[in-house]
Amino acid sequence: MNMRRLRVSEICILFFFIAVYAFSREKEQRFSYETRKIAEFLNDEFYESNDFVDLGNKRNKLKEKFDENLKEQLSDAEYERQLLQFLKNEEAKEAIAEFESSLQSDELAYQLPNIVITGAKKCGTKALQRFFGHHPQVIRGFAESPFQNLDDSDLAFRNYLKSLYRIWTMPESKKKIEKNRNDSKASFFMAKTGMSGIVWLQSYLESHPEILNKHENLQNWMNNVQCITILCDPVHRLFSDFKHMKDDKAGHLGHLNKKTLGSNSAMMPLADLTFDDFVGTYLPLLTENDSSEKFKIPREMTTVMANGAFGFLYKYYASTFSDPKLFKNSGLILDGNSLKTKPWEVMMKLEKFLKLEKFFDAEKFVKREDGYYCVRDETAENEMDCMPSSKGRTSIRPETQKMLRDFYEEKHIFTIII
Ligand SMILES: Nc1ncnc2c1ncn2[C@@H]1O[C@H](COP(=O)(O)OS(=O)(=O)O)[C@@H](OP(=O)(O)O)[C@H]1O
Repeated sequence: MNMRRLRVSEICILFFFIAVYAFSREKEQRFSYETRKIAEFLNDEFYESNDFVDLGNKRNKLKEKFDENLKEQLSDAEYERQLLQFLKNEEAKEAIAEFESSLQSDELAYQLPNIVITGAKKCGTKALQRFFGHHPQVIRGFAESPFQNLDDSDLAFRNYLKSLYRIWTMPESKKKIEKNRNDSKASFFMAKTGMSGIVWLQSYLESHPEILNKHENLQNWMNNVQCITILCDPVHRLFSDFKHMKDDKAGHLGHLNKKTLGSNSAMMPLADLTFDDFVGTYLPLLTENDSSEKFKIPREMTTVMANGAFGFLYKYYASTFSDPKLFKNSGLILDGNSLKTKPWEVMMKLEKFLKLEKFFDAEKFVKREDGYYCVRDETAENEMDCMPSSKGRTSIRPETQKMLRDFYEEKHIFTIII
């Protein structure tokens, strides 16, 4: 009896908390809907205040050093951008302070990647990096290693070296490097850095011959680095990016990036849109002849859509390289769809292209319930190395598909297959 009464009271308490939670969620949702309506955004009333979400203690502290007067002088979107840039610079300075001694003493601190996964975003770059990292000769990054375009180019270069050094010196990496040394085999260093980052890196090195002269391993870097691009259907790519941005914002409110700056962030309108509404609202503005309409779209959103215009980007990057060899003759384009259906073929192609010893075959992959493959690795504690499950797809309306296909075809997505 006692037991039963206890259960009833526990259930009552539980219901109370659920009711409080549901009420607060509803309030939150009503608030965000009212403040983020696209109509307001298009009338330019969107950027009213700057109620940032929690930036995390460290960043909140750094934010105190930022010039608050700029808030009055700049539009909210521009203020957000400048604040973000400021925070990135400050964080880089802090991180580099610890890295200075390694720069003095360890040649590995000047190791740039010989294999760079340059994109395309949302086409399976993480799976490619993770799977290919099982090759015994490959020392791989465990996340993105962005080359951040900071205010000071020396700081940007050191910050990049620092993020790579962290990867190369992880216990797993050190073990592999050591083993390859003992077996007289070369190690290949692989990182995931966007093409724009590689362009900045190249131009930095070109303007600093003294660094190249001092470090032998950097001298031939530009001639030897291999830029690996994996492409996929741009419509599904955009859908994946869209889904990711919405989740990102909801999932990591403490993690500051362009997408999580709060209810007035340039990306915030996405929070209340379905994919079809997103495309229906912004794509016509982007393709509008009247360029004043285009300026109403936040830069970040334009980038999301442009990221799938592969041919357009390819031409742009190729034209920015002073030595196109880095990009044109030293790279490989892979198929993102094959990575999903026959990952071993992609791995074998890459392995052959890079002239590494043979390692991959179909036996190394196991199909998971959701259709994606995992890598079998008997040497690891966890025998199966899998990517996290996909968040699934919802269907895209045929009109939306058509609008996007017309857009991407016009931007020459399919002209770059070499
Ligand atoms: N195992 C496996 N094999 C092949 N492809 C896979 C695998 N796992 C994930 N994916 C696909 O990768 C998509 C995410 O792409 P990226 O890793 O390039 O995203 S990111 O740019 O780094 O955020 C991801 O997109 P979503 O399905 O939208 O999550 C998948 O389409």
